Amino acid sequence: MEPTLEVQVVRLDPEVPLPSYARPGDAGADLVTTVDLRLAPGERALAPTGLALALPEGYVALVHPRSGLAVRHGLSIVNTPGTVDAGYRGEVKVLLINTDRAETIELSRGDRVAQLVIQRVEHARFTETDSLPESVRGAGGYGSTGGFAGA
Ligand SMILES: O=c1ccn([C@H]2C[C@H](O)[C@@H](COP(=O)(O)OP(=O)(O)OP(=O)(O)O)O2)c(=O)[nH]1
Ligand SMILES: [Mg+2]
Repeated sequence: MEPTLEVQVVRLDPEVPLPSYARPGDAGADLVTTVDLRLAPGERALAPTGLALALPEGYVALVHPRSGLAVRHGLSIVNTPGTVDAGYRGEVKVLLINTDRAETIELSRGDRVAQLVIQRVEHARFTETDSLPESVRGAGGYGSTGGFAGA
């Protein structure tokens, strides 16, 4: 897939590669940690990525976990997906958490720990009203449609 958006990146750590898509058509560009990390079960840590971005207005970068590390080691992200605002110029960081009950996770500088998904966003004009238009769902939620096969 040809890139359709230019995003300026500053490498705060000159050894860190620019974010890159591992395969054509991938939604997420991988991010690395610039520090070694040791996460005990249940422990969290803010991993620096060595990158700062200037997203164009009207876009957001979402910091998603990588499923391989999640399934193999239980590595996740506390605030998944993390939100990188278009106006943010600081270092992008990843709030990692070890969800495994027993095993410590060891990560090395340069390991790919998350992926950045860039999306367009709308800014809503929130207009107050006394009543909302009817819908089929109405106020039903939280399992209101039943289990599988609609049971
Ligand atoms: O996973 C993340 C989440 C956030 N950020 C940075 C970019 C984002 O623009 C800023 C603020 O994030 P957020 O709005 O989620 O945090 P907040 O707790 O609402 O802080 P603030 O009051 O600064 O908005 O922190 C990251 O680098 N990684
Ligand atoms: Mg905020």
